[in-house]
Amino acid sequence: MYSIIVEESFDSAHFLSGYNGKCSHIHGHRWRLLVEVQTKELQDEGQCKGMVVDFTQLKKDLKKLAEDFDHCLIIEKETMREQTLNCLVEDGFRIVSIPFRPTAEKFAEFFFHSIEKKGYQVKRVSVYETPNNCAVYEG
Ligand SMILES: Nc1nc2c(c(=O)[nH]1)N=C([C@H](O)[C@H](O)COP(=O)(O)OP(=O)(O)OP(=O)(O)O)CN2
Ligand SMILES: [Zn+2]
Repeated sequence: MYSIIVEESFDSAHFLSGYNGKCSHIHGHRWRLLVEVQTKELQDEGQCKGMVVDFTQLKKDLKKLAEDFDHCLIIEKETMREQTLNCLVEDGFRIVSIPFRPTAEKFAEFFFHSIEKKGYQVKRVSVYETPNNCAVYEG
């Protein structure tokens, strides 16, 4: 089995609703994503001969997904009052609402399935929320 790993990152703010501690407050991270894709055999012809997949293509695909979360406030749906949300939007802040709690684990799962949907055989996605904290999702 062969695998390759690419890395991408995005900067955004979030908070953990219902969390008893400092992470219940809006705060920011540079989220670091490591995506590992695998194949049993390397490609045997063409531009990608000798490769699992082209790093360049995989990085492009991952970057597109990560960009959706860059420089915004990530909010788990229904964890902020409608009125507050509307004010933030009216004042021009970029809000991204997601249907899951914005933890490193859930982001790892989200990016795993998002990359998989693009046709890659994903082995593992690791998400660093801080330089020292990492969550891993494997299919
Ligand atoms: N298993 C998880 N635990 C926590 C998550 C998570 O995604 N998965 N997330 C958080 C918070 O988002 C928090 O920002 C990170 O926690 P923490 O390590 O406390 O962050 P700091 O960088 O501020 O650490 P210090 O050592 O206190 O500076 C919490 N838990
Ligand atoms: Zn956090």
